Amino acid sequence: MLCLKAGRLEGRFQSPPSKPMSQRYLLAAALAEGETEITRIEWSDDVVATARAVQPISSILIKGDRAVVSRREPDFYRAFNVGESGFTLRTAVSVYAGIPGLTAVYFGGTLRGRPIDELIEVLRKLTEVVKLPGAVIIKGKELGRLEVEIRADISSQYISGLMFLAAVGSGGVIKPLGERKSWSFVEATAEVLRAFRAEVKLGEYIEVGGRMKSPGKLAVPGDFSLSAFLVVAGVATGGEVEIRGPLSKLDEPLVNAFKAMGVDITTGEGWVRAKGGFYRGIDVNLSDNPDLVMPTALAAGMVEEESTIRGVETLRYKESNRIATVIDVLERLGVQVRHEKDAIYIKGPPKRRDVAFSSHGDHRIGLMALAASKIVGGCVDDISPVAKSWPAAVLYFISE
Ligand SMILES: O=C(O)C1=C[C@@H](OP(=O)(O)O)[C@@H](O)[C@H](O)C1
Ligand SMILES: C=C(OP(=O)(O)O)C(=O)O
Repeated sequence: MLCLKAGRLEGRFQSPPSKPMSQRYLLAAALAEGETEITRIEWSDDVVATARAVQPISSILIKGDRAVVSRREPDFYRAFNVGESGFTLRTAVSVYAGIPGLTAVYFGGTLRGRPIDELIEVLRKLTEVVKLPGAVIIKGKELGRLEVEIRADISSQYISGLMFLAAVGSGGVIKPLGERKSWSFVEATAEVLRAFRAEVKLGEYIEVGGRMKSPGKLAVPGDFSLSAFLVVAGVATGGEVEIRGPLSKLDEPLVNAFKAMGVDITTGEGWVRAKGGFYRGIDVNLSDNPDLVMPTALAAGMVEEESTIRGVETLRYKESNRIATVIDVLERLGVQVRHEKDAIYIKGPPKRRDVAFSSHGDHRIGLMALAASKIVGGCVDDISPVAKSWPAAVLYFISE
């Protein structure tokens, strides 16, 4: 159990590097022709999971926060554990379907209860795939041009996985079915594939063409979906916070949400500065950006005016059922909160002090609970899940 006293949080902090961008760069670098140097990587559990997943097809030289990655002759037998990384599981099972050889992908923890079956069903039309408890076994082969359809309303990582699979082989067309969720992550995959010289068109269909070629050097941007918890704790306690590290496109809507709440927030080349307070409620749809719900919800909990966060449906498929666990953190704060249909309604401010929080085994809920503890004083039962994305976070909160 980690306990924090309520008090002002302020100062300059280094943002963790973006987990989704680190993972995409590692995967693309392992599949592309030529050598790629990736800088500003943090070796969180999920990023290490991606490194393990690409090791059987690439050589990776690690020097601190840098990785030099190049494609090599794939091993025929490849087996690795992706731990709890949804991105790594869903992209690895897809990509290895298109590379001749046998692959065992192990997974564990919270990932055992998260969706994968719809993707496996699609891959089974292409090659032999067996799902066991905690493992998927894939017989990979040359697939030719890909033509598949996949549900878009469960996890965008199904689509990202198939986009990488198309880029490994002779390209192809993916038809997303139903409502498109977490679409900013499909766009991020398209952006990375394009950086690796693949052609990608996003429209009614997704078209992927061309083989991947390394762009040479890439620097990972910051992850404001994570470092924003320092901003929420800082602004809510009257502090001024500066986050160092370039803002990823994925996280821009969060800066806009904070602005709409009345925060004095400015961004520049490689930094975000915030001060003031959360003064106004907001009505925002985060269906394209589910990872931004947690910091937005905590910020909304500071405001007397009611806020509405829409598009939260797929949050139930994450490391915890985040509809329930976000509500749990807010209720423990004494904030009024309710969930109806696809939206969470939040009306602050917090009414309780010295609160016992739970991370519910989920890194983003653990971070939300750490920030909440700094604001009202409190304890988090188990902070170990934060190692999934941002192991250093806890040090920033305790060193204040
Ligand atoms: O592709 C990615 O890197 C991610 C996609 C999103 O998941 P879903 O597409 O499953 O919603 C997001 O929540 C996750 O943290 C990272
Ligand atoms: C859901 C997450 O990641 P993944 O799906 O890759 O496990 C997350 O980081 O919140």
